[in-house]
Amino acid sequence: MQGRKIQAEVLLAYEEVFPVANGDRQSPIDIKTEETKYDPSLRPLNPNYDPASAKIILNNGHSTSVEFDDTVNKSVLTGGPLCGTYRLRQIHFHWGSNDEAGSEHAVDGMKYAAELHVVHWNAEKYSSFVEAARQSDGLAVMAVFLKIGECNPQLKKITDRLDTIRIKGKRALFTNFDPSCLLPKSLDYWTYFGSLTVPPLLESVIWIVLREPISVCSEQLAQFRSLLSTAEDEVACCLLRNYRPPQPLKGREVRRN
Ligand SMILES: NS(=O)(=O)c1ccc(S(=O)(=O)c2ccccc2)s1
Ligand SMILES: [Zn+2]
Repeated sequence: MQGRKIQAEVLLAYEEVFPVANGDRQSPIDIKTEETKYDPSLRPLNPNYDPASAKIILNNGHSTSVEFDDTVNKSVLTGGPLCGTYRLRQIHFHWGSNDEAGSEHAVDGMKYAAELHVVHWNAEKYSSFVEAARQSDGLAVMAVFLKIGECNPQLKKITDRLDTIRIKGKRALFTNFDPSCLLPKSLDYWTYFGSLTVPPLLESVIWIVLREPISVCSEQLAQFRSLLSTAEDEVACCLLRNYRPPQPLKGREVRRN
């Protein structure tokens, strides 16, 4: 019982520091497929990424991310629910301490083993990522579910490099990488208005959740969990899980193409 009490106190602290944690458009959510609404105005997604824009892979202590050059429109996402051009900023992952649950979004109460987020910002309307991150239509994050199964050869390009960035703050060169290789065959999606799932939980994200998962094997998930959430001068602590649980829908609509 003691653990639950501590967890409740941590949650309390979280919401005291970031009151938006109780906001009206928080993420992730549990997508109840029967309640989603078909919207004929939704267009096909059009990701267009230049592998040369990939720059580094890093461990920020909360996840591993691949960061892209977003100084020009080299790698962009258009179409889908978006108005205008959203520029690719970074990709990162969320996972759990076991293979059964590690995704942030859920589908009819079911969680996947992990979840990939492809983060873009509205470079047509705003002059910087930081400015866009504060706007209601500033960010567009494409979420891809990772389903436990076969080892994913494309994901291997990332998991095989994790041993070089085990410690929080470590980074390494990582280029010639097109994140489209991590997308499923079908780009059918659900979309809704939400937030960052990590502090500062800004309510500035147009979420685009792909309905088809990609595969990941247990060994690859174990490589993610071997990352450390601690820096060189700290007692080593593995990054066993980094997902936020589903948040209240508060009347929001989830549309599908
Ligand atoms: N899980 S998520 O897709 O919501 C997400 C987590 C972190 C980012 S960010 O690093 O782009 C970023 C963006 C704005 C402020 C700070 C970090 S986006
Ligand atoms: Zn994320």
